[in-house]
Amino acid sequence: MAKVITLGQFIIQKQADFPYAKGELSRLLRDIGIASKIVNREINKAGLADIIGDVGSINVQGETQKILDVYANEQFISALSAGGECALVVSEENEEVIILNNDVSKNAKYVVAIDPLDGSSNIDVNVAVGTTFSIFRRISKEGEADIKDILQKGTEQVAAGYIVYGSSTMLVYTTGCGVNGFTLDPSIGEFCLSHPNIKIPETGTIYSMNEGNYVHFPEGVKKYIKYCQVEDAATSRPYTSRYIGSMVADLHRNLIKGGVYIYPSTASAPNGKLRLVYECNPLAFIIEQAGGRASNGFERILDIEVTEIHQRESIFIGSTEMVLKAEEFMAEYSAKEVS
Ligand SMILES: O=P(O)(O)OC[C@H]1O[C@](O)(COP(=O)(O)O)[C@@H](O)[C@@H]1O
Ligand SMILES: [Mg+2]
Ligand SMILES: [Mg+2]
Repeated sequence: MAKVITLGQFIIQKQADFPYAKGELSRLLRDIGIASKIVNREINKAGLADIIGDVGSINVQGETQKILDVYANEQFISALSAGGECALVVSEENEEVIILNNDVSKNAKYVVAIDPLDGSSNIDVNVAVGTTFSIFRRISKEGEADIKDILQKGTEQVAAGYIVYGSSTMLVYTTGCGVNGFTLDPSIGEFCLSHPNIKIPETGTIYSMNEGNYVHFPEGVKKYIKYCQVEDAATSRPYTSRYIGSMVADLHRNLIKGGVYIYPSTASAPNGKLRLVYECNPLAFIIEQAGGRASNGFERILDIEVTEIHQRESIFIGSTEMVLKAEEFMAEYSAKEVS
């Protein structure tokens, strides 16, 4: 029987890689693990009357908030607040930054951005959903944290990851030294190392996007879709189209099997739909650390200037060869589109 290594044990082991580490980041990752177990317990019951449905409020994105959106948001914020290692939180569900200035948190070294429940449209229909998190070291040293602490480029992340609540629940994260995956073993209530040192295949045969928006896609994306659908055995085409509609779940599948996920700008979303700070940046950090690539079709996601906490960005993310091919089409056709 393989030796079980829990998330907590793994984090402590890895802490040894950072001679000056005092355990703050380890405890912060622990707090995120705890909140995700509590959220997982409710998601597993998502079918029972008091858990599914809308709360009737609209969030800053203009989206109807689901009961579990709000519940997950509360659980992560309270775990981060109680744990004392986080001084400020940005959440998809909150218009403003949340400054944690209780006695334990106010001088904390880190700030966190979260999408408490990703793929909300799938929560009531028993399809995989996720949570994302992105962690930065504060810029402001003294006193209360400040919004500038979280408006840092993705390259400055010290850790990032996601939890996917699917047939099993997995937590996948990086601290910049590779990507590791942990599966929740409900019988012991622990995340156990199940996917050490994950590497995304250099290429794949899966493309993921909402083709329902096809007519509004940039010409480059339309051409890339046609490229994916051409019959060519030598390049394993036509590729297979897979779209769950939960970015974390689509990305997790592509991380394991190879593939590309694209959410480009559309007529209704000229800057794309997904949010740079708590969706694109953490997932781009994971994918790059696993050997893949992430851009907005032109520029590396992690290099993009962050000016607003809810700014949106187009995203092309996944196996390097597939993202490069899509970028080729974007470069070729975007020039033609503007001329
Ligand atoms: O319904 P669409 O336009 O395809 O968008 C689906 C995308 O939007 C999201 O649901 C946005 O995330 P939230 O559910 O956290 O708002 C992604 O997970 C998903 O990939
Ligand atoms: Mg989301
Ligand atoms: Mg969400």
